[in-house]
Amino acid sequence: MQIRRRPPNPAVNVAYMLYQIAAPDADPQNILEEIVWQKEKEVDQFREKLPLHEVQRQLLNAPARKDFLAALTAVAKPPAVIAEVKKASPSKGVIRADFDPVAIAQSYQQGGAACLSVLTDKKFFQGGFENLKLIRAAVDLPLLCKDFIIYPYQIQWAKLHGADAVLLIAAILSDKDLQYFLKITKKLGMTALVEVHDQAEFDRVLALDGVELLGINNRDLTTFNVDLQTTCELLAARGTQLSERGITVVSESGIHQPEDLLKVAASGANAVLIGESFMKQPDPGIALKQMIQ
Ligand SMILES: O=C(O)c1ccccc1NCC(=O)[C@H](O)[C@H](O)COP(=O)(O)O
Repeated sequence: MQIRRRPPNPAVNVAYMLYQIAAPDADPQNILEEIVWQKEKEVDQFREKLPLHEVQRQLLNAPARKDFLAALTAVAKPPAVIAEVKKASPSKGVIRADFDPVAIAQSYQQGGAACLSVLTDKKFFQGGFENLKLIRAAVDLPLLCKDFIIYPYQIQWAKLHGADAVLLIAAILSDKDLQYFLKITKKLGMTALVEVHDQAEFDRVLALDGVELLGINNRDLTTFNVDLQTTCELLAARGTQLSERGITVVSESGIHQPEDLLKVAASGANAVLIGESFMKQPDPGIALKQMIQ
């Protein structure tokens, strides 16, 4: 875990101080570090707008969350598809200019998605929590808040906006934070999708308690390089341990053709997370249907 942190507000301690802190005038080493530094500022603004105690007060009336993991494992013909509502990305720029998040989510539901992933990062993905809220009101599927979580506050904020699951990225979190955030997520009645990209991260995550859903991102988030072999090689090396522990595996990113889906499923992935290839099609739900038929 080599991402440095740069908290704008020293009063909000970075948990356990296990992170290397970058000097205020340092430049980010890569896009992931840049995203995390921007996220520090964004979370600070959310906290100013709605302090944690107020988020927690509002959550007292929140409805029970949908079971994201159960929806993935209940699919009759695996792999289950998590379809992503993604307008833009740092690697591709704008993917879909005529972006109607609710219409896309409804189309995905009709097309046979097991769950949805909603990008909520504004600056780098042109997403937002307003999209999550609107989609929650419009579809019945379980929703993943796809963001860069670095504080427990964000997990509660995501729940408040309708998320059933959150993404915890091993590349940006210390082991202690991963373990703590997993606990909080479970306590909130939500699912954590814990994401890894290489064997070192994989082994760190396998040493944690309570991991039920593991994502293997085929995209290197520091270089944008995408390779489906990432899933195949990690599952060849560690798949037995995962199945012994009953951990459900999601292969994420770079899946464009039915053959790609079959390839990661044959290597042992139980589910796939797909964004760009659906979002580039005129009707993302029809593209999904064609992918899984
Ligand atoms: O998509 C990016 O360019 C990206 C860059 C930096 C950090 C994260 C990034 N994407 C997040 C994701 O993991 C994907 O949105 C998701 O797995 C879907 O991938 P795809 O099907 O390739 O759109």
